[in-house]
Amino acid sequence: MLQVKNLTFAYQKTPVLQAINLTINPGENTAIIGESGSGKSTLLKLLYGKYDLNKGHIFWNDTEILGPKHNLIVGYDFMKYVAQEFELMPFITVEENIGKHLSNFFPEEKKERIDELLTVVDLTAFAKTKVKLLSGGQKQRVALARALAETPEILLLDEPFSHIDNFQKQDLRRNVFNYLKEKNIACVVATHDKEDVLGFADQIFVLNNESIAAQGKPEMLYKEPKSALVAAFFGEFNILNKTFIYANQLKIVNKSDLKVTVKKSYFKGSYFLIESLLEGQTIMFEHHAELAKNDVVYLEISK
Ligand SMILES: Nc1ncnc2c1ncn2[C@@H]1O[C@H](COP(=O)(O)OP(=O)(O)OP(=O)(O)O)[C@@H](O)[C@H]1O
Repeated sequence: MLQVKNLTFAYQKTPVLQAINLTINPGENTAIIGESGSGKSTLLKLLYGKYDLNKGHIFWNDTEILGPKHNLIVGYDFMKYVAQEFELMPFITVEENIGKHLSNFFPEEKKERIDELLTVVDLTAFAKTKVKLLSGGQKQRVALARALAETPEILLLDEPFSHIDNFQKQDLRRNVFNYLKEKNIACVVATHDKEDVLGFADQIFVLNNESIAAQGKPEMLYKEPKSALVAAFFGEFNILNKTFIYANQLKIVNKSDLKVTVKKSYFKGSYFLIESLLEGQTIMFEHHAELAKNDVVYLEISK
């Protein structure tokens, strides 16, 4: 179990995180979300022991995670960290990178392990390719596989799928997160992307103003976002009667008190996002068809 107690940290004079407390159980998938600059990457680096805390403690079971003041070499065997910049060895192949820290004592087991991980990240065809010849997304896959090679107990992932194109992202995400669950590997994922969270995270921590502004299961935060920051993470929203209402929770009816005038329709694939005005306030809602500018329609909230 990872336990963070009263963690406080500043870069020189810039405070980034104040009195953070959190607990992550073995095998649990935890998402850290928050605006750019809210300290997500910094928190992951602190969990990894990259910097010394100003105050507080971090424990993985009975081992205290300590920073460079106490450790010559950053990091612990039970924990792996995949940074935004992947720090791979460019002049050796994909399989050599993945197997870099695996023992050569049992070459067959080593090969099987590498093959298994190549399958998880769908890079089997590139096993013998030198890393310097890969695209950004392919390098990100190698970094993920390398972090999994020694089966850590906890994996720290900073925007793990940011370089992967949408075409391949869905599959890779499912493969990696299912693999982590199968092996009971806990993970902490810093992300901007709700797709990394919904359907995968067991819990979410929202960072804002140097602290944890909200925490809970994805369903709970989605259904009852207590702030615009949380609502915005999940999608387009409106504030009606001081309540956050997602664009997909408004539907057109014959008559209601919510009479809006259409301004613009945006094609979104399976629906249109409609921008409209309600007495000067912009209201966003979803509709199956395009609506014409200046159409007047009535809306109802359907949660
Ligand atoms: N090495 C550093 N030295 C000084 N300040 C830093 C350093 N790294 C980050 N910061 C500052 O700390 C704050 C938090 O940065 P951090 O990268 O942790 O945010 P983030 O939430 O991960 O952002 P993003 O989503 O854009 O990656 C920012 O104000 C940033 O400018």
